[in-house]
Amino acid sequence: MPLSDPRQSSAFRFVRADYAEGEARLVYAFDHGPELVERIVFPDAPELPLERRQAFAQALKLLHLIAGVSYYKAGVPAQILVENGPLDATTAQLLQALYLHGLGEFAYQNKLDLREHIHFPHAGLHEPVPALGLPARSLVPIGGGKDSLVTVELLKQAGESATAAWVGNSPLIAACVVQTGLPGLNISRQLAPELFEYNKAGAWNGHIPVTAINSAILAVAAVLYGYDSIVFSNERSASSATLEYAGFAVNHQWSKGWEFEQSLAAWLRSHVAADLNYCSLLRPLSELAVTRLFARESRYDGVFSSCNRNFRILGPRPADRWCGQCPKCHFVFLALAPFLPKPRLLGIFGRNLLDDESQMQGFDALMEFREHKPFECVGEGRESRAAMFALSQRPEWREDAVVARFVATVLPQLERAELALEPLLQPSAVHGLPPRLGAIADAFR
Ligand SMILES: CC(=O)N[C@H]1[C@@H](OP(=O)(O)OP(=O)(O)OC[C@H]2O[C@@H](n3ccc(=O)[nH]c3=O)[C@H](O)[C@@H]2O)O[C@H](CO)[C@@H](O)[C@@H]1O[C@H](C)C(=O)N[C@@H](C)C(=O)N[C@@H](CCC(=O)O)C(=O)O
Ligand SMILES: Nc1ncnc2c1ncn2[C@@H]1O[C@H](COP(=O)(O)OP(=O)(O)OP(=O)(O)O)[C@@H](O)[C@H]1O
Repeated sequence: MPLSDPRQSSAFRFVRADYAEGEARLVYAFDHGPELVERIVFPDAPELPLERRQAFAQALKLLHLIAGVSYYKAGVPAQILVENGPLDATTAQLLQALYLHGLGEFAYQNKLDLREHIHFPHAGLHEPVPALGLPARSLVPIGGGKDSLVTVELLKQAGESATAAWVGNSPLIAACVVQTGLPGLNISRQLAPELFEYNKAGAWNGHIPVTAINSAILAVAAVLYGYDSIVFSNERSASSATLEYAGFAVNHQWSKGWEFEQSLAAWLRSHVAADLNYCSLLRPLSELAVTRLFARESRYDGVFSSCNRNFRILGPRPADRWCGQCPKCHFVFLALAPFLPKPRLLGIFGRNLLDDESQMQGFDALMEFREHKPFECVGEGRESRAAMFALSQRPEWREDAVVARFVATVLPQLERAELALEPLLQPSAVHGLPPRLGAIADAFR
């Protein structure tokens, strides 16, 4: 029977979440339509110690509420029903912000005003939970790109006990994990197949805050396997909006930003375990400061990729690790170029993107020249302008087509004082790291 259009539904229902033998089942529905079941498998799951069961139930509940964003967005109905228990005010607030801002790009692209739609009902307050004595070790999420590999190397140097964790079945991420030399934890995730049927039938579709989903999956894993820290690699630049629209900041990377990190970290401490840390080791750093650190280590050159086309669940993946056409490829090439010898960079990408005239528009968008910053995980416009300016001063780069055109056309319109690399490489003091890991960030300064 064909599925009915979720855009015609009046309510989105969080039906239930259960867990048995390493598999979490997250169940949703539109009105009285079919149950949409997302499955998440935690390999070799241990028996849960009694004292962690309440914490696990809380983390699972949050995962259910956060992962619902993939399905909710297909219909955006006027009513949200949480059938497995009322939410307290703090939880509702966290979700309200996540659905509104995490779906900001989706709303902008589809010309929807979600402020009229998103309302998580709540009743009462939550009593803060105690510490659980979780083991002092870190789960490090790996995305296949440069950022998490920088984190891995910093943690290794600091002697931190760490496990490289990843969600999904990307062979590219698996290869990076092997290269880290850390123990690995691969969590599988299967979206409800009906979502793809809805998409084919023309449901609302667009970007979702996937880092929030991965974060909630890792919070469940931390309680299950026993880790006191979840250490993401979200940089300072992720908090900057992509564009402003109708008085609303639209940020493609909202759930990588500082605001979300702070609210999820506080929620986990008050609702799951007072000694569970959710943080980002690279928060004090700009994208350029991260690429400078990445350049120090060449062991990942032959395995990593930041090109998101590799990470599709459906649809074609590029034949090469770097498609060479997308904003991520453009940005990572440009941001690494000031810090890597040119032959090493060309070896990683297999080509010179800055000597290809057909790529100019892509680099213009990164520099916010006649375009807005792309909806992708790229650094701030000022970082791209500073990197391009630095290259224009170097004999090995300045003749390349995109750089030469920057000098002729873009540079005359820029304020030179704002093009220095050095100020952008300075770390900030802002981070949410626990004392054990804070020393690593202190050494950035
Ligand atoms: C890999 C990728 O970039 N995918 C985005 C793309 O989706 P596409 O249709 O090309 O391929 P699939 O990823 O296979 O998705 C198929 C459909 O499934 C939906 N979906 C997927 C995962 C999920 O968790 N929930 C879902 O609902 C998806 O919407 C497709 O309809 O375009 C989509 C529409 O704009 C994006 O939603 C896909 O983004 C993925 C969810 C994804 O993993 N993207 C990350 C690479 C990403 O964008 N990371 C951001 C972090 C943003 C944040 O705030 O967390 C970044 O690095 O900046
Ligand atoms: N499939 C995944 N499983 C677990 N964590 C992930 C996954 N994809 C991304 N992440 C994590 O989410 C955060 C944001 O991802 P992001 O793509 O910015 O990082 P990256 O892949 O390490 O680097 P790059 O910016 O070069 O792509 C990082 O901490 C990354 O490790």
